[in-house]
Amino acid sequence: MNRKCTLLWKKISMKIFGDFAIFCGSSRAFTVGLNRHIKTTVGKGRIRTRLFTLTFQPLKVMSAASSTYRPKPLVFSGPSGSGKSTLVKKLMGEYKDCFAFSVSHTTRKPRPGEQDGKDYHYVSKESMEVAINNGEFIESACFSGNLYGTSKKAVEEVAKTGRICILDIDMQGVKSVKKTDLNPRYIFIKPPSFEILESRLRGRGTENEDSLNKRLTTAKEELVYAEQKGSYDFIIINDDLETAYARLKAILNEDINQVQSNLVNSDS
Ligand SMILES: Nc1ncnc2c1ncn2[C@@H]1O[C@H](COP(=O)(O)OP(=O)(O)OP(=O)(O)O)[C@@H](O)[C@H]1O
Repeated sequence: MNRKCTLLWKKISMKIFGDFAIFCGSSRAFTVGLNRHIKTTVGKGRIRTRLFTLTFQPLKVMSAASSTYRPKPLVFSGPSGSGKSTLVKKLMGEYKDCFAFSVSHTTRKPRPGEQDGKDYHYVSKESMEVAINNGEFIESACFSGNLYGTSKKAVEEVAKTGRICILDIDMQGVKSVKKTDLNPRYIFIKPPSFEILESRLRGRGTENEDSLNKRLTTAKEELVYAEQKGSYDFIIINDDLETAYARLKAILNEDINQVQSNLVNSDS
């Protein structure tokens, strides 16, 4: 959900993107992490109190130049169980201001507690099919009769905030993205061996025998694709987690510095 409002107390305009808000006043825009509660209660006049009394993150200030800066999105792919979520979680935990997920679209109904525009954009099958045919989606797929997909607009919304948009997608998604003008960095997370992949998937305890076998079969195809020249920009072998994470950070070092250099502490 994107909302715009004007804060009367300082005549600052604000736009909210999911959990993120941009405040625009004279030459600077303030970026603030919003928690869900505040997001739902934000409104004219109330934000000021909320800002200082509730759980807002420390303010960062984005320079005017950063509003035009568009960092490259980051595509993570790799077999189920290779450790994509584990690595991405670590990355987003350490660099909270630098990365964000885009909000996907789905034709499935919202589950209790899910919010439109935050968990997904919930849309009808008809409208999503039209949008896909119009080329508005970077990638889409059908699971259990429901469409899921990432729109170009959703990725752009993240880029506009100056953060790096993270896409965690499968091999088919990677192939789809390659047909667009998104121009992301492609990172493949590779398990140290097939046996270790299987044991990690079993250890995670999320799969039954049938879904485990499907994932392992797909993993073979994904590993073959990853070996083909030009499929990915980087391949990270996720053997020891800390080593894999260090490699990931080294790959992203320049991007992170660039994003951070556009964030100036509000005290300065
Ligand atoms: N380097 C590692 N060493 C040991 N265990 C790991 C390592 N990396 C991840 N794991 C474990 O392996 C399991 C699978 O990892 P994770 O869920 O991150 O994989 P994934 O690629 O995101 O899978 P999916 O695509 O199914 O979401 C998890 O239980 C995780 O804790």
